[in-house]
Amino acid sequence: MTIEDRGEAKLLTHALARHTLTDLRSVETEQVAFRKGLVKLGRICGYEIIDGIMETAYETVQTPLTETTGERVVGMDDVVIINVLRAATPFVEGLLKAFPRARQGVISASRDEEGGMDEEGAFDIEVDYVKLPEITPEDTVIIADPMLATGSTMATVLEYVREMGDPARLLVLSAVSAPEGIVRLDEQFPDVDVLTVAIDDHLDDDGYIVPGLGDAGDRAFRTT
Ligand SMILES: O=P(O)(O)OC[C@H]1O[C@H](OP(=O)(O)OP(=O)(O)O)[C@H](O)[C@@H]1O
Ligand SMILES: O=c1cc[nH]c(=O)[nH]1
Ligand SMILES: [Mg+2]
Repeated sequence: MTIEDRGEAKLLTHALARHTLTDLRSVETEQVAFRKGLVKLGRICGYEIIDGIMETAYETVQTPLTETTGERVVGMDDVVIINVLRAATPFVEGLLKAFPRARQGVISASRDEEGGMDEEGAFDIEVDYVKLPEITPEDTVIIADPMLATGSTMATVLEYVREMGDPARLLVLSAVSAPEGIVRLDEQFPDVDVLTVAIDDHLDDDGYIVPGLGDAGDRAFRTT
């Protein structure tokens, strides 16, 4: 298993995840490679969640030659993936390769960057569109967003997701997290598991993660 417990967050430490994140961090990585990198990272993270978080059960299987014992992942049909528009879109595309039958939710939530951070280090969050499935007690819910910076976006998204039901597991999945965002979620949602490939150093005065990878949405969608 390549998930390491870091207290308020769990690190996905697969070597290929770290390798792919390094490509994403590089300023040399242009739009297409950046988008493909997010898809690849989503797929690796999905496999890591299956390997490190989900359970398996033995079952009897008949091969062409004989009966033997096989093993299956439990709960693959009870997975909900939530796409936080817009930067999560390629990340979710990768996750869906690991969870092809996931039910999906979409929420458009973005930071009011012109307003800046308040004295508590939070942004106002604009929510424009919400379409979330009902959540059942069997579900594993994965809220995907490549960046967890101040945690303002994810805290807002979690309020909406909570209204849809109480799942077996509620996971926040990011590629890069800042300590500030991890602490905010731990204080407000102590029962939520934060999974991330990297915990970076700090936020700059504009709320960007340092060293980070820049603005994930802008790099994936070629906007400024
Ligand atoms: O933890 P926070 O401080 O809230 O920052 C993280 C959010 O910022 C980015 O989205 P952004 O608001 O830039 O929207 P975009 O995906 O449309 O670019 C990112 O994808 C997160 O949703
Ligand atoms: O560093 C950051 C912070 C928020 N959103 C991003 O895309 N990057
Ligand atoms: Mg953005």
